Amino acid sequence: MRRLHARKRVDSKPKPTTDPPKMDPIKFQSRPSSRSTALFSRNPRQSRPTPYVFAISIVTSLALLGFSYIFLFSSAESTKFGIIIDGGSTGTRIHVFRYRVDRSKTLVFDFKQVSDSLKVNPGLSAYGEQPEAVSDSLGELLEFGRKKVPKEQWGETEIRLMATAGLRLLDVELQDKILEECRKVLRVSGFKFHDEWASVITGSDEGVYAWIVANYALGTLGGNPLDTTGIIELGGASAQVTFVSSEFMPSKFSRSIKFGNFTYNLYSHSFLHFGLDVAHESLRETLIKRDFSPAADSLHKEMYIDPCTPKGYLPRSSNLSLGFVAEKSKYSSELQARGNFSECRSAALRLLHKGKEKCSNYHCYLGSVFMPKLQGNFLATENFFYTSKFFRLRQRAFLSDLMMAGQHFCGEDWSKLKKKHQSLDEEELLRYCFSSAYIVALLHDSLGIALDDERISFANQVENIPLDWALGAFILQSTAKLDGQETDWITTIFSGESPTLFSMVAISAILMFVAWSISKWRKPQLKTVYDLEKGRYIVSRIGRS
Ligand SMILES: Nc1ncnc2c1ncn2[C@@H]1O[C@H](COP(=O)(O)OP(=O)(O)OP(=O)(O)O)[C@@H](O)[C@H]1O
Repeated sequence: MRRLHARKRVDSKPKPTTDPPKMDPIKFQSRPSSRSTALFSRNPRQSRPTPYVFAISIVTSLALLGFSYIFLFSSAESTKFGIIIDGGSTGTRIHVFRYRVDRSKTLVFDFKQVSDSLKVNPGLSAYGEQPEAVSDSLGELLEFGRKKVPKEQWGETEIRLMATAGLRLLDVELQDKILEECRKVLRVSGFKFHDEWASVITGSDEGVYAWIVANYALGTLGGNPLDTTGIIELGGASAQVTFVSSEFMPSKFSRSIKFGNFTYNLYSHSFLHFGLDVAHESLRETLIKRDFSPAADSLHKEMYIDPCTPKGYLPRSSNLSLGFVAEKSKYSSELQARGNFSECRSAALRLLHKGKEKCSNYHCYLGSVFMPKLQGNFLATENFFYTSKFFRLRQRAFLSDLMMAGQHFCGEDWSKLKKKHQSLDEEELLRYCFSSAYIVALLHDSLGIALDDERISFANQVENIPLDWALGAFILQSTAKLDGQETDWITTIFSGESPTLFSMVAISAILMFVAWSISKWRKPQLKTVYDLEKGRYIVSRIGRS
């Protein structure tokens, strides 16, 4: 187009007549040419380099575009890291997640590195009297994290600390003191951290995160809510129940989560004090207080029968690893171990139903807390899983299998059990009579799951994905961040995390402009004169001044 137009301009110059005007032959009419295009047709030899330069510029631009495209996409798919520190009741655990975001904006995790988590004991709640000492335990975890993440990625790797039941049990002032000490350490960790990223999360959040990771692992997240699987976690200090329910729920128990095209209406509640370790400790305390000692008919009036500890166990002062239990365990000489599964189950049931009389307006399965009827399949994790593993049960074992195994264990002599399970430490072995009875009391006697029901699976991972709420929290945060980027195109372009068509076009335009400027700069400055003697135009190069 431009060339045609240009030619027209040149051609429109006054044509020399056959009788040139009588003029001094050495006087030229000079016309500096700023429109180089006008000269291409006049002097092909001089005009040739410019199209070459232009072509080379385009090819170079395209090559650069290609390289930047590959670079941006490869950086988007390169391995990234995220860190969550789980401040649990029994200990503090760091999780280093390695992942990449694929082109469809899906998080793809790499779980081959099983050593990407580390736990230190005791839990944060143990530092109530000396909050500054928290830095030692966090320091060890951070050292681990720094080894797992390449140094050049520390600054972009987000680190969050989420504390659970252990800290929830402390008063708010003490929680704040401990959290502030944690923040001091995290601020100088080298990782990306904001103060609000260290917090005590609610039990309901914990349950929702666990539900997310379970359904992510099962491939049901983003699908029909009715196909999702509920989750029941039995932690050390609390137990969480989370599942999709179509029943009406008071807002306090109802959570709504959106993934893909679906919104999931979840019931989620954390039953504080119902975790295995705290429940076990409460049981011992209650036995001593004679709240419901099955030894009422005991001949030893000064002794209290403990039906949840196998006979032959010698009572001694033991120090549980739970941080919030400051004093020594109440397992004292006042208790007499006399393992009996049925009695232990009854004692556990009384704990689980404590306060049930306050539950008037709705149905309560556990304590005095509302819960809709269980719906769908469930994964039972943490202590449910560890107990089933200890008794070598199948993943889809019936509760009746656990009942039989528990009856046998509780009734066994302690010395025989110790001999059989030499690799376990005594404190751990001691919990399995109680845990088997507590689980049957919780799932069957309280939640109404039949002894031969197949809806429950005991698990702590699905395929190679650990069912850890911390991973669920990470998935939720990362997904929300990715969704945010979809609308925030400025962030998208400059973060390089998600190259879009727009960023490609923008880069392309910049490269083309640079190429065009270079070609223009290199273009010769020409002048055209009319040679009166020769009777034609002559084009010649003039130097840059
Ligand atoms: N390998 C294991 N074998 C047996 N029990 C275990 C094992 N690992 C953890 N547990 C028990 O599972 C429970 C939950 O463990 P986890 O490490 O998640 O505790 P936590 O996060 O401190 O507890 P909470 O969720 O109540 O704060 C605890 O009671 C702990 O003793």
